[in-house]
Amino acid sequence: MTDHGSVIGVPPLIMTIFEARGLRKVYHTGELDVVALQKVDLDFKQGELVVLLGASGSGKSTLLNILGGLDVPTTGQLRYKGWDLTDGNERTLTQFRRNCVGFVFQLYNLIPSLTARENVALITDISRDPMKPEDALAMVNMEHRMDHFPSQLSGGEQQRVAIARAIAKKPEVLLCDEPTGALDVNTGITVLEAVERINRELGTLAVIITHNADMADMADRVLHLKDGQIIKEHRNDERKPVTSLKW
Ligand SMILES: Nc1ncnc2c1ncn2[C@@H]1O[C@H](COP(=O)(O)OP(=O)(O)OP(=O)(O)O)[C@@H](O)[C@H]1O
Repeated sequence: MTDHGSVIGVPPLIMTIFEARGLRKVYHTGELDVVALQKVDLDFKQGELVVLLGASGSGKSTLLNILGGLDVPTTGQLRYKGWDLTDGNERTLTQFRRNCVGFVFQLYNLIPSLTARENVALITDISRDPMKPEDALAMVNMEHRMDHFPSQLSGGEQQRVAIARAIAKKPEVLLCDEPTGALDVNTGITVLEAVERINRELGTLAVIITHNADMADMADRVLHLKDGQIIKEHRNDERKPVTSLKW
């Protein structure tokens, strides 16, 4: 046996979190049909850190929203740990969103009249088996600012509170849509370090959308999207520390 409990010679079984086959999303807007995603097949495993790259309009947010149960594909199948999220069962989708996924967006969407701790507690109060808000804030190095309001925090600090809010329910999946898009380089680094730490220490599958190709080195895997399709995928032999990324 190895330290990780696996039998020598037998690779440890890593759980598939998402399995997508033939995802296609068409938006019908008036006369025009916009094909936002097509022929998307993917498998994301437990604990992976995946970066999605692609030009504006290539379908990144559409894919992330479908993975997070905020939207459904027009056709194709998406499974989460074996559950079919595309069978039209709204209850399954609601349970999935509530218990299994944390979202981080470019804009932090904190409630201005609540402190950092209270913003996180909004989620922990309604979760099944949450972390304490204080512990979630400590994971993003914000434990010393817990009683401050959003207006007293910098953009990067607010984003770290938003990440604490997203992970406090201990989701299996953390989906980040351009989490550093509104931040300068150094502040962006502290935010990415927080995501990387959560992925590494909690084993959370993290999927990060970015326009910044330099971020690819921090990932296990990088998917390139173009015109709604995954046109290229590569796996890094090793992940580079966020602080060593060239921007
Ligand atoms: N609600 C919608 N109605 C109609 N078309 C949409 C809608 N949402 C997205 N689209 C279209 O789908 C395509 C993919 O959009 P999406 O937002 O997924 O791209 P993206 O790669 O995330 O872009 P960006 O980097 O600019 O955020 C685009 O052509 C977009 O105009």
